[in-house]
Amino acid sequence: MEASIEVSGLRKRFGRTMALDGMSFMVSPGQVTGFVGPNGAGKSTTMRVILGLDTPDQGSALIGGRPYPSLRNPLCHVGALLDAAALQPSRSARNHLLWLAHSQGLTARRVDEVVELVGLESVARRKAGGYSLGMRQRLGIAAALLGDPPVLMLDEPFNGLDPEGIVWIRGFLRSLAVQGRAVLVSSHLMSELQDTAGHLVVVGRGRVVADTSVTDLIAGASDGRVTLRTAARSEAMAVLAEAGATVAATDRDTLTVSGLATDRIVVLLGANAVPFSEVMAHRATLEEAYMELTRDSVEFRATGAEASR
Ligand SMILES: Nc1ncnc2c1ncn2[C@@H]1O[C@H](COP(=O)(O)OP(=O)(O)OP(=O)(O)O)[C@@H](O)[C@H]1O
Repeated sequence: MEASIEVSGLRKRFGRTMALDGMSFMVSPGQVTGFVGPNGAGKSTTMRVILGLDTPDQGSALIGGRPYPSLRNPLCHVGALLDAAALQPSRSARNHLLWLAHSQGLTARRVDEVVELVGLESVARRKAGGYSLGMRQRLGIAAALLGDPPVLMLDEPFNGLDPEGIVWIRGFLRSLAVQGRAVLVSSHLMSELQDTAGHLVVVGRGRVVADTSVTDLIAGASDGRVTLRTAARSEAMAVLAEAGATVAATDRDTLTVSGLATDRIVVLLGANAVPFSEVMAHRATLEEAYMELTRDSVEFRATGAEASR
């Protein structure tokens, strides 16, 4: 089966709230796709529609080219973690997984495999009600992996995790994608997806604001700015401005330079005997790139409102 999710023109209204307003995107295999947007942007509703838990007013959602309700043994096509708290507290992790596995014709051996994959061996026979949030997230991921599905979908898997848990999930998600799966991960914090997502679908108000590779997004936001550390701030400013750069002082010994490449800056400072300790091309963080994106969409909305008056 093809490892993909295809969402086309989803619309969904809850009373007066337009939760989805033309949501469309593709999730491809071999990378983690981050599904990012502020609270209420429509991420969970989209995931629920993909899994057949909500019916859209319009549009379609396909897993490997087929709608969820038409899948036989769905756990073998798509694994999902929607709510890590949704488990029977009196049941052990192993029993919870055995019950799920039996419902889909999967073996107890597979249960032990996924327990090991997520690192829950030592607590698998303890009641899940006593699990920490991190252990519940691991159990939810184990359940999602039971059928060894080509498509995975996780709603806010970083929520409430400690730094160690976040690092673990990041690495684990990357390894699942490298195996050729399509992995969709929602988050409302861009920083959580740093070093994990290769592609991003950014949403706001029920529709897609940006659909881009992380590399392109960061390159676009990095803007060719260079950070220069020097004890001779005024001399450096004079030399670089003379060469056509725009220079701003950001700290007592730090300048931000635009309009000149790093190697050119090094040559100019050397030729004019201006001492410096560091020259570094600025690489925007995912968070900065996201802020840049959001700012653009806010400006766009403001212009639209003006224009419609
Ligand atoms: N069952 C429901 N009944 C009424 N309104 C709903 C329902 N489900 C979602 N909504 C509304 O639809 C909008 C989208 O919600 P959704 O949970 O999909 O957003 P989200 O991007 O997942 O947000 P968050 O980051 O907070 O989880 C919100 O305004 C929400 O209040």
